[in-house]
Amino acid sequence: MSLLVARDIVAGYGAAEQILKKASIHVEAGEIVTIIGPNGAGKSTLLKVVAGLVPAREGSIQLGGEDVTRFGAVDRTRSGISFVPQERNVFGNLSIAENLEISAYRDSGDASRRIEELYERYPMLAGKRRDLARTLSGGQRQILAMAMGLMTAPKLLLLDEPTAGLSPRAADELFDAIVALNRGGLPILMVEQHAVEALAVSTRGYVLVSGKESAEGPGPQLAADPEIRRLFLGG
Ligand SMILES: Nc1ncnc2c1ncn2[C@@H]1O[C@H](COP(=O)(O)OP(=O)(O)OP(=O)(O)O)[C@@H](O)[C@H]1O
Repeated sequence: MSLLVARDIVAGYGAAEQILKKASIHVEAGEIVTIIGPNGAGKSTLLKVVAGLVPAREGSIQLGGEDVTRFGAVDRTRSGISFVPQERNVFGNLSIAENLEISAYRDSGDASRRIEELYERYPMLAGKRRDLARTLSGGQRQILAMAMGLMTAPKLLLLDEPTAGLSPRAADELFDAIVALNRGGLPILMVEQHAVEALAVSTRGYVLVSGKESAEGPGPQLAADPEIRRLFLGG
């Protein structure tokens, strides 16, 4: 059984033209799946539909065999989906510790234990736990945002352009952190502009064009495809 199946998703904003036009993707246990594509193709919208932040007007979403299509964002989180937005994903005027604390379920009794686990995984956060999040570098902030996403112990982590705005070196370090997290067993679905680098570390990738997947395949194979390089990667 697939971990996530989003089938024939139609979605958009207001009365404007639909952004997603029967887009379908799936994520299997253990995978890193990356969605690439031109600006405005609907990549972020698709992640938000999976997260329950934008409703699917048509189509269905199954998580571990359960139909979650009609679940709102909170119930999606309870079902095991965690979404890390591209922007404004930490509270700059709160400390690192406070950012982690407010990312737990309200009724979760094991938040402190979870935070300690995250400090072990990311010693940088432990060292800066009393510092305000706005003092972090771009790459450190993304680690904090990811750690906040892990506070709910998700079954699937959604990352919206995690390396946006980072230096090449910081982006590489973040990809390393994403791979390490995945090797620990967590499936990841991400949208990325750094298509070559992201596909290189991905089990599979999708190319989304005008709201519909136009190509799908093993990440490194997609990254090497001459037509895809020409169209999307500037190759
Ligand atoms: N909240 C919103 N309200 C109205 N339109 C929106 C909203 N968010 C996105 N859009 C529009 O939906 C379309 C798809 O946006 P989306 O962010 O999903 O694309 P994307 O493929 O992630 O592109 P990019 O790489 O530029 O982020 C764009 O035309 C965008 O302007």
